[in-house]
Amino acid sequence: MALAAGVPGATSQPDAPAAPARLLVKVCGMRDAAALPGIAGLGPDFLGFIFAPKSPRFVGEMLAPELVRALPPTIWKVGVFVNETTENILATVQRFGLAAVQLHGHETPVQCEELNEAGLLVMKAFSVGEQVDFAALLPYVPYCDFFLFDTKGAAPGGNGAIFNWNLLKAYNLPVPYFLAGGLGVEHAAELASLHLPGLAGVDLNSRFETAPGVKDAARVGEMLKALRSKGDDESK
Ligand SMILES: O=C(O)c1ccccc1N[C@@H]1O[C@H](COP(=O)(O)O)[C@@H](O)[C@H]1O
Repeated sequence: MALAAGVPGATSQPDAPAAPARLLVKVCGMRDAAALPGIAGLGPDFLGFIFAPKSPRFVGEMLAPELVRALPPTIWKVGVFVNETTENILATVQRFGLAAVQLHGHETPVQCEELNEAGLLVMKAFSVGEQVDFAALLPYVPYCDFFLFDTKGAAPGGNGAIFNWNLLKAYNLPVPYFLAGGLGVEHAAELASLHLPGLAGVDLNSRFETAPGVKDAARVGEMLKALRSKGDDESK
C-alpha cells in the first residue's frame, strides 16, 4: 500500500485502511470553503477534490491550498484527475498536500505505477456500462490501492446515475474497490448490507449537493449515520 511519506509537500496521513469492518466513505467534489469544515467534522475516511477543468466541481482557485492542508490528518485527501500528466498531478499533490489520487480518465498502468512510486495511494476509476471485462483491469493490479467503479455517462464522472451493481458479483481481482455513481441517501440501507466481493467503500458526490461542489452537510451526515450504524450492528 502506498504511503504519503515520500510525497513532497504531503501532510501526514493515517495508515492505509485495512480490510474494514464497515464501508469506507469518500465524499467527493469538495470545493466550497464554507462547507469544508462541516463535512470534515463528520469524519469521512476520504475527501475528494476535483482537478479536472471541465468539471462543474473543478477546484480551480475556489479553495486555498492551506484549507486543504489544514484538514484533520485522519482524513485521506484525494485529488481527482482526468487524463492529466504525471508532472501536473504531482505539482497539484504538492501544492494541496494530497496523499491520494483518483484517476478518472484513460490513464495507463504505467502512469499508475509512476504515481504509486511517488508514494501516493492510487485509485483507478473505471466506467461501467452494460458489462465489465475484469480481465482488462489485470495490468493495473500491481499499482493500484483501490479501483473505483462508476457509471458510464456523458461526462467522465459526476453523472449522477447508478449502474447495475450485480455486475460486480463476478469481481475476482485482489484490489479492493469503491462503488460510485449516483449514490444517494435512499441507497444507504441497501449499500450497508451489500455483500459484493472486493467492495471496500462508497463514493458520495452529486446527490449530496445543493449546487455543484456545494455539499449538504445534513445529507452527508444522514448517509454516514445510516451506513455506519448498520456496519456497527453487523460487527457485533
Ligand atoms: O464529479 C465530477 O464532476 C467529476 C468530474 C470528473 C471526474 C470525476 C468526477 N466525479 C466522480 O464521479 C463519481 C460519481 O459521481 P456521482 O455520484 O455520479 O455524482 C465519483 O467517484 C466522483 O468522484
